[in-house]
Amino acid sequence: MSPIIYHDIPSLRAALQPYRGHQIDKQDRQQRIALVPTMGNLHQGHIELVKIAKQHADIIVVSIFVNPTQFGVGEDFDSYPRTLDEDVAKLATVGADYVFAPSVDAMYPVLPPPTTVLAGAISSQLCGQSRPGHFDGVGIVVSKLFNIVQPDVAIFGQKDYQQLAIIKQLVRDLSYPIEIIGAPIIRADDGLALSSRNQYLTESERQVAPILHRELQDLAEQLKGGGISQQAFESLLKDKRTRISDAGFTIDYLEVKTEALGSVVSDSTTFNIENKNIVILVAAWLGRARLLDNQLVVVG
Ligand SMILES: Nc1ncnc2c1ncn2[C@@H]1O[C@H](COP(=O)(O)OP(=O)(O)OP(=O)(O)O)[C@@H](O)[C@H]1O
Ligand SMILES: CC(C)(CO)[C@@H](O)C(=O)[O-]
Ligand code: BAL
Repeated sequence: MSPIIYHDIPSLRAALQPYRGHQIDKQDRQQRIALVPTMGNLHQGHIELVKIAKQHADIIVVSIFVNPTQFGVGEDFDSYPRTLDEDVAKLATVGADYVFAPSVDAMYPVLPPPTTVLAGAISSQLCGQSRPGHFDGVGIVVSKLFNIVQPDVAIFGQKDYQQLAIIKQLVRDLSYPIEIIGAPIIRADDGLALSSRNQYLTESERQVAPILHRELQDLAEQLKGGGISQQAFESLLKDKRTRISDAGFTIDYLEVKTEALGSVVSDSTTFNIENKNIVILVAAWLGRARLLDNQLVVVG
């Protein structure tokens, strides 16, 4: 069945109202609402988020909104692919109940909004460094979506690892009664993480793109034993940056962090990553596409 589409906040709220609080289903359970926030142009990565949502809730709301406040000057807000009809057809095959596709005016009566949601130190590194203000825009739009939909659970992809960490922090700091679920990265057969922006790649760039994942996997292999010197670690990273650049990418960052996005522990002599979950994160341009990827490593 095709999901019902709403373009404004009051209509969506009215549609969801019957499911709240006291409403029960045939098994006498309370109905749970899941939110899957997206910017549309849906691919299998998004579809898997919806499938996960269905394991955790009864009513699935997918938001499709290209959020202007998270795009910087000169970024691709205007050209970002908007494919609502195709998106809704895909969502029908996977059993989403409601699509929330608001206009910019519906979401932002005043633009830029005078009220801000700032995520602090976690948001100023990595993507936040190359896209200043990006996570402030994500923070306000996700807060608004949480307030509008009031879901019990919300699903975000681990492809946007830093975003997921920021949203978990937002939920904790603003006391949202929402369970946040991180969904595994869905990849093409050759390893490239699926992403709407992959369609900016030319045919020949698309052949090169999986190298990013392969280099992360290779670095993960080399780090997983732990116990290497700081110098050896730095030289591994330097080598990886060179290999990725030589393949034709322009690197925004290639970094290794603790799972919580802190600095990996080191002392003056030894780079000590034993018994830690670490994550290798990369953002790199290939032609017009800025590709994101990451790889978790259990060390030791
Ligand atoms: N390959 C993927 N695997 C798992 N989750 C994904 C994947 N791609 C996107 N997502 C998740 O889908 C949600 C919506 O993301 P979004 O609509 O920006 O898609 P996208 O493909 O990441 O687009 P973009 O190319 O603009 O980054 C986010 O939580 C994101 O992490
Ligand atoms: C979470 C999100 C939908 C907010 O606009 C966006 O950042 C995205 O698609 O990852
Ligand atoms: N999923 C990423 C959202 C953005 O690049 O704005």
